[in-house]
Amino acid sequence: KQFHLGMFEIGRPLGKGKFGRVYLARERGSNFICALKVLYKAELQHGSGVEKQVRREIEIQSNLRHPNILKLYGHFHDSKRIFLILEFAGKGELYKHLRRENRFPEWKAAQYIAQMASALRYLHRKHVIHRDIKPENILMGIHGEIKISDFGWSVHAPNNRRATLCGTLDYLPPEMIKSGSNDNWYTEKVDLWSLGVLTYEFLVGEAPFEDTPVMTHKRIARADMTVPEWVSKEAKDLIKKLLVLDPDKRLPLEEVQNHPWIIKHCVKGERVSNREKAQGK
Ligand SMILES: COc1cccc(-c2nc(Nc3cc(C)[nH]n3)cc3ccccc23)c1
Repeated sequence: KQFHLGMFEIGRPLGKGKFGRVYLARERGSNFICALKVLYKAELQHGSGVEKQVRREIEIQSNLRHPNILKLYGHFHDSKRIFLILEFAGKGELYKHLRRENRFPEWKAAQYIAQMASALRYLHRKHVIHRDIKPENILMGIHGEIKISDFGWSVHAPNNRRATLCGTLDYLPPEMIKSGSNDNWYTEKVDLWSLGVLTYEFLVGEAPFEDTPVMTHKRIARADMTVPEWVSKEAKDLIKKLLVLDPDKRLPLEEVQNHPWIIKHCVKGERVSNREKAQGK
């Protein structure tokens, strides 16, 4: 299917991402609502890693179909811009909700982590390592379902591109921040560590190793963090089983989905979560 700008009615700007702006849009023929992400070629520094990275990420994202992964329906470009036709997630950025609510109640955090584990299992089955799991890269649909929306994905083993540390260190696992590891070799298990950091941040409202960059680096390398005593012991158990230095000892995604904390709050355990919701937990 060939797409071009004239096919869309452009609505309000939704916001600005790292490399471009995002607009609400409607495809004229079908009235289909989507989000149009506009990237300026000039800003992608010709021939640098970023342009190739965008192309590769379009390639990956176009072939993914999962309810908790934001769909990329297509793309097109003109002389100055690249346009990505993306699924519209009605409730916007998850981290805005997290900051507004400070932290999520356990039933809500558990349901989000269950959805993330499902999306990551799908990605890992396709040998896609996300590498950038954090609240800023997750959007929320109108029914409260979450969608991984970032493009920074790499397939299989990572290339030697140094992880651009322009963003936060908070979510990086020990094997990615360890210097001297000559080829930066890491596996899908990096996403398990980040899932542990995400679980902690959903429940506590801040990342487990949050500190000055130097201290964060040290604390990650030693998995040096403490879970507040008011976090349930089941949740603490899951966090401790994901934030493990040895990648091979981290809890596999199948076991995350069957963890008592997840089972207790997932859809099947509707009664429990409803009761907790009622108590405003
Ligand atoms: C920096 O703030 C940004 C940046 C980009 C998008 C939003 C935003 N996005 C979406 N949905 C989206 C976005 C994409 C790519 N698909 N669905 C919804 C919103 C609702 C309220 C405010 C903001 C929103 C914010």
